[in-house]
Formats: sequence, C-alpha cells, structure tokens
Amino acid sequence: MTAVSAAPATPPATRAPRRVGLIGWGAIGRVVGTALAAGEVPGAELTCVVDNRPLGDAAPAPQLPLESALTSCDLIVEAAGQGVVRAHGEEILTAGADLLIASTGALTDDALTARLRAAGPGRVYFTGGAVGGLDLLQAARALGPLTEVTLTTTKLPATLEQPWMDEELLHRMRTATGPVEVLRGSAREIPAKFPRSTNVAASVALAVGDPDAVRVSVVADPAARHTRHVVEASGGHGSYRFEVRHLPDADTPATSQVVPYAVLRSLAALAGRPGMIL
Ligand SMILES: NC(=O)C1=CN([C@@H]2O[C@H](COP(=O)(O)OP(=O)(O)OC[C@H]3O[C@@H](n4cnc5c(N)ncnc54)[C@H](O)[C@@H]3O)[C@@H](O)[C@H]2O)C=CC1
Ligand SMILES: O=C([O-])CC(=O)C(=O)O
Repeated sequence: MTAVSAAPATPPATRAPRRVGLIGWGAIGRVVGTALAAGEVPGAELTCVVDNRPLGDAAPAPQLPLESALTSCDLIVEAAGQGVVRAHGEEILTAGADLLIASTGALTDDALTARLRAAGPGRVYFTGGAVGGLDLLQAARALGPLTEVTLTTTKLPATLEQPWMDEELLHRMRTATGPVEVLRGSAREIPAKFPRSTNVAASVALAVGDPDAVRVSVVADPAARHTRHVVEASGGHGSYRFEVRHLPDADTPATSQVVPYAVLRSLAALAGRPGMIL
C-alpha cells in the first residue's frame, strides 16, 4: 500500500474584523454596542458611535461625527431613525461602508430605495428586526406572487400616539378599555405615519417585494403587555402565518426587547459567522 502524503494543512482563512460604526445609542444601539464591545460577535468590533446627543462616556467606543466614522469603519449600523437613512444612507454607501438598516420604514420611498440599491461600493442590508418569517416569504415569492399579505401590529396605546392625530382619536386611544384599530393602510403609507413603531410593515414589504400589496392594521390595546405582530400571506403555492409576541423595551416601549438581538444576528452573518441560518 502506498502512503498518500498529506497535503500541507491550509490555514483557515483569516479575515480582518469588520470595523463597525453604530448610529444611535438608544434602546437598540446600547444593547448592540455593548455586545460588540464585549466581543460577543466574533469578526466584528465596535469602532465608534454616532449620535446627535452628547454621550459623555456612556458608550464603550469614541463618539464621532458621521464623516469621521466613515473614514474608520467598513460597516455602519443604523439604529437611529428613518431620517438618518434618508439623510445619510447614500453618503455611507458611496463612502464605501456597508450599511445595515433597522429603520426599514424609510424604504417605502421608492426613489430612495432605488438610490440606495444603486449606490456603492458599500452594500445595503436590512435587519429582520421585530418580525419573523421574512426569509421564508422572500423564498416563497420566487414560486409566484403572494396575493394576500396582511400585517396586524398591536401595541400599547402610548407607543402609537402621533402628532398628526386629532383629539378624538387620541381620546379614543387614551380611554380604550380593549383593542382599538388606530389606522389601516398599505405598508407604503403606515411606516411614515408611525415612524418609530411600524418599521415592521416596511420589512414585510421588502420581503414580499411590494409595499402597496401589504395591508396593515395598527391596533392600540391598553392590555398589550406584549407587542404583537401577525403576518399572513397566501399565494397559489401555499399560505403562511407568523405571529410574534415580544416584551417591549422597559424605557422605550415602542421598541421590542428582541430587536437589538436581531441586529446582532444580522451582524454575525455579515461578519461571516459559520453555521448561521440564512
Ligand atoms: N425594524 C424593526 O423591527 C425596528 C426598527 N426600529 C427603528 O430603530 C430606530 C431606533 O430605535 P430605538 O433604539 O428604540 O430608538 P431610541 O429613540 O431609543 O434611540 C435612537 C437613538 O438615535 C439617536 N438619533 C436620533 N436621530 C439621530 C440623528 N439624526 N443622528 C444621530 N443620532 C440620532 C438618538 O439620540 C437616540 O440615541 C427607531 O426609530 C425605528 O426606526 C425600532 C424598532 C423595531
Ligand atoms: O419593535 C417592534 O416591535 C416594532 C417597531 O417598533 C417597529 O417596527 O418600528
């Protein structure tokens, strides 16, 4: 028998860690930034934090203006609001950094979406955030159109109050003793009406490929200890239903506690963690 000489061992591919800049040191950003700084996402390190409030020494990395962050980071995480995506998304991608977006509601603007998808060399990504099943909906869409897509979001009334609401609606929400439908519309309309509370509608729209095809109902419920999102979709090839109930963040109850962990999961995938469910 002839011995087969072993080929020289190939060292595992080593990649430089992703240098992450985090925009927004709020309910999402604090959890994401703290975990990154503690080394909990192998292959990614927190390089800086951008926020329009002075953070003092609250963050575990230097607070920088966005322009400086873009010279030291190759991945920017937006956890600040839809306005940041609108104002800076293209600038970030053009500077060569990848961009992971939490405020998907900004993407109901087709012109902005087209500009972000065309911009580069940085690449744009979206986190699934508070809603599940988006991967499967995106896969199912390849089989044929999804004809009936609905999202029902139920939250505590105070998290849904908006400056455009009239006294009658605010009174109805504040005095509700059970669930009250606050607004119904398409996933193009709703995220602009509740910019901090219904990005999930835009995320579902991104998955099914059409914000006008997703019908959304926003419900205020004074008994909603958990924020609830129910996504239902059907097509010629099957039907789908995903329901999630999340504890809200204690200080920012518009945001569910799970959202920063969804962002961390997205970051792990972008950092190349093996074994991820994609
Ligand atoms: N995709 C999803 O499922 C979800 C998305 N979101 C999005 O994430 C955003 C952030 O959520 P939270 O952390 O709960 O909000 P938050 O209000 O707790 O924190 C936002 C942080 O961003 C900072 N900020 C605001 N505007 C800024 C600007 N122009 N430049 C720099 N910093 C700025 C604020 O000072 C604050 O520190 C929400 O506004 C919402 O659009 C929130 C929850 C779920
Ligand atoms: O955190 C949630 O449950 C959803 C949310 O705020 C959003 O979609 O903007």
